[in-house]
Amino acid sequence: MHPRDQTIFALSSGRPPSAIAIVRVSGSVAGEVLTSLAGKLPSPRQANRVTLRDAEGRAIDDAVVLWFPGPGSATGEDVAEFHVHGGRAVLAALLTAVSVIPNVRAAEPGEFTRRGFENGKLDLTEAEGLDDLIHADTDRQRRQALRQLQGLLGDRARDWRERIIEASALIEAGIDFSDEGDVPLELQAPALKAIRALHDEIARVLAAQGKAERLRDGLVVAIAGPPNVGKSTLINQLARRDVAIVSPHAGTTRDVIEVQLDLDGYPVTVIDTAGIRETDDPVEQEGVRRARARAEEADLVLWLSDDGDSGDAQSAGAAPVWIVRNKIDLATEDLSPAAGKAKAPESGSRVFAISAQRGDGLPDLIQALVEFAGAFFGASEGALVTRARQRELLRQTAGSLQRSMELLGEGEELAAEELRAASYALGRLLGRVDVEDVLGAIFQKFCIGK
Ligand SMILES: Nc1nc2c(ncn2[C@@H]2O[C@H](COP(=O)(O)OP(=O)(O)OP(=O)(O)O)[C@@H](O)[C@H]2O)c(=O)[nH]1
Ligand SMILES: [K+]
Ligand SMILES: [Mg+2]
Repeated sequence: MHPRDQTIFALSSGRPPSAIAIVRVSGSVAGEVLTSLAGKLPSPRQANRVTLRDAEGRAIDDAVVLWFPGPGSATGEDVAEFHVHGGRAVLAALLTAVSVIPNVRAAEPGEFTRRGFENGKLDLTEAEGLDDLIHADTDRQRRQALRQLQGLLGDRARDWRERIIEASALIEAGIDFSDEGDVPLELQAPALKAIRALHDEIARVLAAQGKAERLRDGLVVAIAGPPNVGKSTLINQLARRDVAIVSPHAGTTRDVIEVQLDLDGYPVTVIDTAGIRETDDPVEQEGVRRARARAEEADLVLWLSDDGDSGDAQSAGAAPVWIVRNKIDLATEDLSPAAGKAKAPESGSRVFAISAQRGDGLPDLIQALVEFAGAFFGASEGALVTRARQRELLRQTAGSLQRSMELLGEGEELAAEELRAASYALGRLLGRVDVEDVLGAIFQKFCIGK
């Protein structure tokens, strides 16, 4: 039997031990699996309490089972669900009992979703949304993923595709109408109007993006500066726990330390680095090298100092650098930026005065980070495009539509060809015309059991 036709099973819930674990089975043998373990096939879509037994009749667990006959299931195939106690031995016994049944095998990562996709239960953008939803850490990531899962982009793409086909039909009609291949102007005009409207809509979706794709990965903020200025003290404050060692000894931090923060729903990775200075210590030199490299990749650098001097603030990257004057609790003069003591930085930069130890000025700094994140991710609240793959295909679609408008006056066949290319790109967006290896690459990144 082809692997694609085999029945698959997997643990679909989290790592054992847990209170309850869910094992899913999907495929033509799912009903047989359920009957053999539960004794009978329960009524569809209803929770049924049963004692599961192996082939020798030995009890495995007291469980709740569910039966979803295809095609009205998540995968479109027959699906059985076993809700058991989430102990390792329980799961081992259950999975063994399932796997000995002929034509049943363990699922590959993402294989349940892939079957759902292949059976038309969801399009590729929705599958991507599902994957994002499972991996969402913050509320904004969750909302964005849910929009994707609900098919907002997919629905738009299907609508665009239909309208492209209508525009093609208008052009084809014109080609049939004219004997020498020149389509009369009055037949071109409606097609041109339709294509322009489509092109502008897609261009607007592309333009309204900000960095919505980045909402999946998060914003990277590097804390950099000379040794001993309180960089590690600051990351500990932001993380609200002791992630980095703090000491009065200059050169304490050598490795790059990262924490993931949820700042008002925005995913932010904050990085603490080694104090940047000339040193003979080879270990510290390596730390400084890593610190520089990470600061270069960051989206924002917080340049910490404790003497108000921003002169040597450095970042080789394109990221903006904010000057953060630390240890204001030690200062006798007013060092707040409003007092004008700190050097005015270049544009795009800002100046803060804090005491990382006591917490002075931290609320302002955090608020500024939230605002920066909001501007960075752009109007992601309404964003439809969440992946580079989707963006690239929409760009191709818009490009083809643009060329088809340009070609319409010259040769209708060429214009029609560009419309086919546009429709093809949208088909790939939806996963309707994609090649096997692209699908494989996407679904392999899913979890097992999904
Ligand atoms: N008074 C005062 N001391 C601080 C403040 N922030 C940090 N310190 C102290 O400054 C010293 C250095 O702090 P760290 O956080 O280790 O500084 P760092 O920049 O990470 O140092 P390196 O990793 O060695 O580059 C420690 O003794 C901290 O307690 C502050 O706001 N006020
Ligand atoms: K230190
Ligand atoms: Mg440190």
